[in-house]
Amino acid sequence: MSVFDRLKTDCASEWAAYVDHDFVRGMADGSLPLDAFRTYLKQDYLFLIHFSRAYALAIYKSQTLGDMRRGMAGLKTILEGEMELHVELCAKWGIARKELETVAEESETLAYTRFVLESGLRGDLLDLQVALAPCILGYGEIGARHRGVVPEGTDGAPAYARWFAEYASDDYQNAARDFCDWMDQTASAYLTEARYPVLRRIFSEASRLEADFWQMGFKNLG
Ligand SMILES: Cc1ncc(C[n+]2csc(CCO)c2C)c(N)n1
Repeated sequence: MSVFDRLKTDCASEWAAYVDHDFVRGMADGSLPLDAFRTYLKQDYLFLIHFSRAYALAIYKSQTLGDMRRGMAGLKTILEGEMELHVELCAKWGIARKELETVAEESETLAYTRFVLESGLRGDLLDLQVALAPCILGYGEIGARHRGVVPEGTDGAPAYARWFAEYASDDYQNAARDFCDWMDQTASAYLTEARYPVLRRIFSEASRLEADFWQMGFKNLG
């Protein structure tokens, strides 16, 4: 069993609240108000900036050159790939890159990103990977589950379909699998039963903060 499967099984309710959140269901059936998605996407741009810092921290926390290279590849994927999806979708609604970078940070964004960074600063590479796992592997599950199912006809449907397609893509699914293998490899070097409860706590908190991040999208809806 992978470390991810074990953590997911032990945090089943937090995991379900995250991956089956109303926000995700709303994207899947097209009923999510577009303003909720815009709020999410703008905050997610800030999230990705801090997530890049977390990957940079993974390089710093690496004990091997192989780990450093994997960290660098993850950092490159975010800075050069995923952030461009946001810029592309936001450009369609007249939100410029500069505006994305100057958006005021919501407390949910602040809480989640700084929690991930703190988990890595306090701990080792495994703690950091476990804090990153709900993000990377949760979006992989969501993408795979809702591949090509958004019905047409609502304002947000094209953006939601594009969003799911990104995370359902072979590239993304392979990257998620690689991350899972990387975490298993680190666990085989560093995981002991004595430290497992701490890792479970990190995974559980990060999953809860992911659900809060979806919920944030519903704030300030008119
Ligand atoms: C709140 C939130 N959680 C997860 C992701 C997904 N994500 C962020 S970085 C990364 C790995 C490199 O692509 C992935 C998949 C997101 N965008 N926003």
